[in-house]
Amino acid sequence: MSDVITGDDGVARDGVPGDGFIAVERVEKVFEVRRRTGFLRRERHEVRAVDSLSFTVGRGEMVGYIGPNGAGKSTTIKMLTGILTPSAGRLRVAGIDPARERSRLAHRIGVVFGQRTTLWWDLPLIDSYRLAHRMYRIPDARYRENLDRLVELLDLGALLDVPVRQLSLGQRMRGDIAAALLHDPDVLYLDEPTIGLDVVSKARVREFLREVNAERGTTVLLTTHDLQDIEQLCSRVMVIDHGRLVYDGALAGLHEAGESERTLVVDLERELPPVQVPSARVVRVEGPRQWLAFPAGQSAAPVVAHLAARYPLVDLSVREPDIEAVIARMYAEKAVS
Ligand SMILES: Nc1ncnc2c1ncn2[C@@H]1O[C@H](COP(=O)(O)OP(=O)(O)OP(=O)(O)O)[C@@H](O)[C@H]1O
Repeated sequence: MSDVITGDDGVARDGVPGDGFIAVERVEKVFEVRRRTGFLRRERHEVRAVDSLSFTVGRGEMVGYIGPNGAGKSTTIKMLTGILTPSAGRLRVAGIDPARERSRLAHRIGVVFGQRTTLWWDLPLIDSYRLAHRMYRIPDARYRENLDRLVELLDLGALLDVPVRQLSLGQRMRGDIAAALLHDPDVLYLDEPTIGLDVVSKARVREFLREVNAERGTTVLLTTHDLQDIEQLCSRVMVIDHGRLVYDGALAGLHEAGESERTLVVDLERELPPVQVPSARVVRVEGPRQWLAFPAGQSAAPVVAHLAARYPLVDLSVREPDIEAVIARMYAEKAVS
């Protein structure tokens, strides 16, 4: 039996996938590695990178795929592109078995790896696009139209004749994203698309991804360590740890799964002993200001009403839980269970 936690929508996504556009059914990937154990001795052992993984992603969904280092995210993406063959289980992307029909699948997917470029390093940016035009056999009119649109949306006009190696990281990333979308893929895999970018470039890339998803209905699977990417782009998030799915659902539900707390910051008229409120506890006091923690799933209204009726309030505000802390707690719980 699976122990996947599902989100608020109550949809259990750990069972056998239905007609999901991306369907992963009890997939495993085991690597055999040799470890040096002495001068001439080597021992073989197995690394189970992905372990009985099942999920589906519907057409047009934009889903975050997160987990700690070594959790199995890249291995999953590599299997979904056909670079790696699963050791067991079944995979389908747009009805295609990635490992068996890798080149047919290539016409349906786009891939962006934040850590490395798919562009030709020494050539002007436009040359990589011309190569993609031929490689994917994109009809001329479609190519022109897509190129014009991507150049405009990603502000690449002044960069087309610049060799890729001379581009800044943010410019290169925008160039990579355009390259991944020139052939109108149905599915876009993004692996750390905002890594190393400054705040302005991050905002620009996120805005563009939102538009592509909304306008073209592109299905997006986004792997990132930047949780703001997820918060700003994905309504659904899947969390993987030790090759297994440990959470699948709405981002908001993660807080409950991680048993997180919201904080009510209360300003009183004067310094007082810690206030007494049912189902909330004072976690900090600084002069007339007090911090109260209460469960994230609970409404703040009864806490506020209780305070207002009994204490001299000047001001208050609610702070949402820090999602990074929530996820860290989830990982820690899984590690000990
Ligand atoms: N080619 C390989 N040979 C042997 N072991 C591998 C190979 N590729 C990945 N692994 C192992 O499989 C596990 C999962 O790795 P994977 O790269 O999928 O994790 P990840 O979640 O993408 O991590 P990160 O966030 O660090 O990129 C790790 O223990 C890793 O060492």
